[in-house]
Amino acid sequence: MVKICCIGAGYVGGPTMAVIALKCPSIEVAVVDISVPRINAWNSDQLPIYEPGLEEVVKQCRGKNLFFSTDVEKHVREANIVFVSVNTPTKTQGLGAGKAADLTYWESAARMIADVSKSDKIVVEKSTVPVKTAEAIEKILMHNSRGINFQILSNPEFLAEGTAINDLFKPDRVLIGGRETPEGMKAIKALKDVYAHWVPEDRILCTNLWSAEVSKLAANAFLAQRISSVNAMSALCEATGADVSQVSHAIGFDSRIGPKFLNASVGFGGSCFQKDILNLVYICECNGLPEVANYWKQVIKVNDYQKTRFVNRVVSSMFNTVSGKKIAILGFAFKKDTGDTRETPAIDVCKGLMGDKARLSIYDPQVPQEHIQRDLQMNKFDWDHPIHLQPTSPSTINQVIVASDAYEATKDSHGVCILTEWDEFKNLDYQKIYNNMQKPAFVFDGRNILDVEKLRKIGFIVYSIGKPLDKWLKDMPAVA
Ligand SMILES: NC(=O)C1=CN([C@@H]2O[C@H](COP(=O)(O)OP(=O)(O)OC[C@H]3O[C@@H](n4cnc5c(N)ncnc54)[C@H](O)[C@@H]3O)[C@@H](O)[C@H]2O)C=CC1
Ligand SMILES: O=C(O)[C@H]1O[C@H](OP(=O)(O)OP(=O)(O)OC[C@H]2O[C@@H](n3ccc(=O)[nH]c3=O)[C@H](O)[C@@H]2O)[C@H](O)[C@@H](O)[C@@H]1O
Repeated sequence: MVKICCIGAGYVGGPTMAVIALKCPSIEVAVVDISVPRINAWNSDQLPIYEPGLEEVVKQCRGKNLFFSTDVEKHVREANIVFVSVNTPTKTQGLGAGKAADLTYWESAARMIADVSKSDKIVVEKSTVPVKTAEAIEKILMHNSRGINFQILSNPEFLAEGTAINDLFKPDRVLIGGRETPEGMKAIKALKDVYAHWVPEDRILCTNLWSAEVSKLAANAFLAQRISSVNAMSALCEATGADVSQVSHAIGFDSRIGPKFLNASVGFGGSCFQKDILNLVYICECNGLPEVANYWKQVIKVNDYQKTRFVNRVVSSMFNTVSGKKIAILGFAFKKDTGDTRETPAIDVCKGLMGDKARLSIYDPQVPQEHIQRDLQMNKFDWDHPIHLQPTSPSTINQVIVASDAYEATKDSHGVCILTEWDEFKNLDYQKIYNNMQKPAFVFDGRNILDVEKLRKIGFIVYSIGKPLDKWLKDMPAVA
């Protein structure tokens, strides 16, 4: 019987292994983690992450061929295939701080695998890692292997949060990179056989190790670049009277460009786009490719610009000050259908408004109060100037309250910012919201989900990203 163990029960390890267990009843899958609360949650009715469809999948196989455990060593020892899906955040200290991936967790997982293994294993890189990580991992494993044969594969994950289960059920492709040796090919085949339980063979792509590692960073860089491109266009649209949605629609009709991933927004967030591009930038710099590094760095700079531009627009529209004004923030997660707030643009927007002394009333259907408070109190790590941390003074947190619904959040407010595109925000009773707000009442739609004309008829002054400005906003000072 094939036994799989996955180290890291996070946003990737949990859903990915649950789907493997569901689709491969003959394989025993153990997901292990050093975090006791996380494993307890996986074994409870309150899963540690919110992901549509995940609960149903977990309930079908948990206790049958899917197990969550903190006994990391036992399950690693027993497995034939060990996935490593630990976090690989941006380094905040030392060499490469602010850009390079921090491989501390990966290295400790690799050392542990080497220490406890008693039989041959395939070790699969599931985490997103810098190119050539497999070589470093091989060195760690071989150094301590006591004659055990380890084959390293790169099998990066392409799921997106909020649609993870669907992405795993029907992946555009599964990518497996391995050594081009007979043993390497055998390992590739073994992993391919797992995915072949439900993924059509022509969607399982096999490459060499380095191509697989680079492809993951390249895919995220290309995706993020599309958003920065459309967001850059949104600024031009506002300046000229063009409508960015019409522009996206028009260019997306070109089959070479395609219609997906062209929604202008307050900026992209999530744990990976920024981290992976910074990682790519660092790798390019280390390989003597400053022009390539600078090209990709610009994707993040435009993203930062877009968040700043949004804050400036809010402040300048409201008579150039939000001091003491109540601003309702609808949505804090980095996108809809997830409770994840890692690198959410809402953090930067809220901190920007708090910097101008606004009072914030925040509502998100999936983000608990303590996470919002934690995120807003945390120092922001400035990737561009890694030695200068931007502290949030403890007093600023008194400017924030967390509301239990959108109506409570918006009551008596001067302005409303939509920062996450949750479906429920599309269908709120905006007349009721308007009636309960201070006047003039402003809406700043950072996700372009609202019917602007309808809101203007109610009486709101509305700003939508990349859309023609109404007269009020045109008359206000220009924003940089
Ligand atoms: N979140 C996402 O949507 C995607 C993430 N990725 C990549 O997958 C990797 C994991 O990401 P997430 O699942 O979001 O991270 P996460 O932070 O949710 O989960 C990582 C887990 O690994 C555990 N861990 C760390 N070191 C460990 C060790 N030595 N032994 C056992 N457990 C250990 C942590 O306790 C944590 O629960 C990252 O490299 C990320 O870039 C790739 C595709 C999508
Ligand atoms: O490596 C990863 O972690 C993952 O990163 C992204 O997935 P994710 O960050 O979960 O979510 P996305 O749907 O890509 O959205 C990222 C951010 O971009 C924003 N976005 C997305 C699309 C768009 O058109 N406009 C836009 O502003 C979203 O609101 C969100 O803040 C990729 O889409 C996944 O393929 C990849 O596996």
